[in-house]
Amino acid sequence: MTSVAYRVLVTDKLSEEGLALLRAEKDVEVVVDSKLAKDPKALKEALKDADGIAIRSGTQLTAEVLEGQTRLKAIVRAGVGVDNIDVPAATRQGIVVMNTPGGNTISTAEQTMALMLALSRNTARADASLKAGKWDRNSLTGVQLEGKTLGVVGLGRVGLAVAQRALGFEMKVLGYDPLLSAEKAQEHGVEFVHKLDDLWPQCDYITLHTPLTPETRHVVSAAAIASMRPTVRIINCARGGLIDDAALLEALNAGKVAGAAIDVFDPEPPPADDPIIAHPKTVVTPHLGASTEEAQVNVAVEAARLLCDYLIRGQVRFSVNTPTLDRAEMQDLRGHLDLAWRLGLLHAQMDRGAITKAVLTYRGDAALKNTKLLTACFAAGLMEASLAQSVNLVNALPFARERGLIIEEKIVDAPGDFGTLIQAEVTTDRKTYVAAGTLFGKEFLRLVRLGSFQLDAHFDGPLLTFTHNDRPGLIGFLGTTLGDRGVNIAQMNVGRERPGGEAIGVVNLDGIPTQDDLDAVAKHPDILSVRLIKLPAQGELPSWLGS
Ligand SMILES: NC(=O)C1=CN([C@@H]2O[C@H](COP(=O)(O)OP(=O)(O)OC[C@H]3O[C@@H](n4cnc5c(N)ncnc54)[C@H](O)[C@@H]3O)[C@@H](O)[C@H]2O)C=CC1
Ligand SMILES: O=C(O)CCC(=O)C(=O)O
Repeated sequence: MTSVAYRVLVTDKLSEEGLALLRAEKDVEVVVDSKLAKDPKALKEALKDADGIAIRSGTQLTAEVLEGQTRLKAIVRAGVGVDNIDVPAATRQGIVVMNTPGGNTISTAEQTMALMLALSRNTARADASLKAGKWDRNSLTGVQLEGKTLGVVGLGRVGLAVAQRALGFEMKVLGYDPLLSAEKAQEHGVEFVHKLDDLWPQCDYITLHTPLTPETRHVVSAAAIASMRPTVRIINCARGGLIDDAALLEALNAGKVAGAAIDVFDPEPPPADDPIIAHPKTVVTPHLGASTEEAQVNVAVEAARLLCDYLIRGQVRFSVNTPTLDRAEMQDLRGHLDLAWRLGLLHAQMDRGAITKAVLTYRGDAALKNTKLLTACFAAGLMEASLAQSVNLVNALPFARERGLIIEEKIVDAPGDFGTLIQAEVTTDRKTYVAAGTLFGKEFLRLVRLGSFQLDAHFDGPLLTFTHNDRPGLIGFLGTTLGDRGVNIAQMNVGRERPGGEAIGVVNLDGIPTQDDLDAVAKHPDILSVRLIKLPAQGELPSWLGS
């Protein structure tokens, strides 16, 4: 049986083009099982053997399902909304959550326009009436869009695409979004309204395009509806939960809202006897905003690329819980990420108490990089041996914060003695210790400072560090002692404050010495302390940074 490196689960309907991309990766095994979307227990079990999962809105990745998933590395949502994923729970587990914004924007905007027109021209009722054998033209008279005012709540991708189309219908478009300036809105032909309370009374149509958040839940409330025109028509192609359904129902019955077109429900699927669905003044569709051939190919292809890029190459794009790390940036940052991670690994192995604070100073070229990513790498290295679960770029900084570990960054633009330098000063309840490293070329790492000593030591493999009094013959003793015990020295570097004073030696070894070997070295009266620091071989990065 052949074994593949990564197993990817697909539990919602994904277009063949996306599946084909996944299957084309020789290191990826694809398991398509839509039954899992309906069975949280089986889903949890299946995820234990999965490295990634691709979903749409049908699969609920709750905290319970995600708990204890040590193999799972990436979740990709083929679509925009991630409200079916417990993102904080994924973050705690170090799982990258990505989505595919943009791929279904136009389809959703077109569905919004289709529903707006269907509401205005009684299309669904007319269709049902004619199919029922009636020729009823009088009771199905509609209204025009031209000249009417549309209020767009949420001027993101879909909201602005709807605004653009509504302008094409010669509507007046008002809009509100806390993250858009009035000037920007104006550039899109949208008259910006500074608060929603001012938007409601002015509109003939209101369309919702925000995510569902604690703030936006029931944004269309009983009070909001009370301030709207009784002729208002409301369209929701964003998320069920944005409208207070009970208030909407009451207003539809009381003639205080002329109609509503609803594509999204809370929960989904909604109960069969949902009165909003049955209501004669509503037009409803089963979450079809993104259901076009074009959108589904777009989001599935993008989802497949995102998953493979992360699992195989360590590149992060469109993540909702970790910074972007694209191919070019990854290549550019690789050496610095490696350096930061190793400084973390080194500090974790120093003789220390409980860590309370770390200050990372980035100087020269390092100061120009994405230092947040470098700091996250350092934190992952610092904590990875102590935590029961894996730490990576996603969860390292949240974990550090959770544990009260303060991590600060200092950016020093002025170049020092090195073209690039990362210095990590770690404070524990016992002492503060400094280590610093640099890069020669793109990948050759050097440890250039340990404590108060300047060095030029290779920063890979097993390192034996020993503080000592700078006396003649000591290096010879070390070489002979280790040599007699079959431990080969690859490189050796000594840093000292002054001749004859206290010094530090860093020895790169080809193999890992035993405790007996270390004890034999420590016997020399001028050797003050001996420590073994285990670092990965040169160029060996953690799996979460890709191969
Ligand atoms: N029916 C369907 O099949 C689809 C539904 N959607 C949903 O549509 C929504 C919008 O999607 P995109 O435009 O791609 O997202 P987006 O992220 O580009 O835009 C969302 C906008 O909502 C704004 N917003 C957040 N809180 C707000 C508030 N309290 N009031 C007003 N605006 C607020 C944000 O600032 C942002 O500009 C999402 O919920 C998404 O899940 C998206 C695609 C398909
Ligand atoms: O996957 C789908 O069809 C739903 C799309 C959606 O709601 C979204 O992208 O937020």
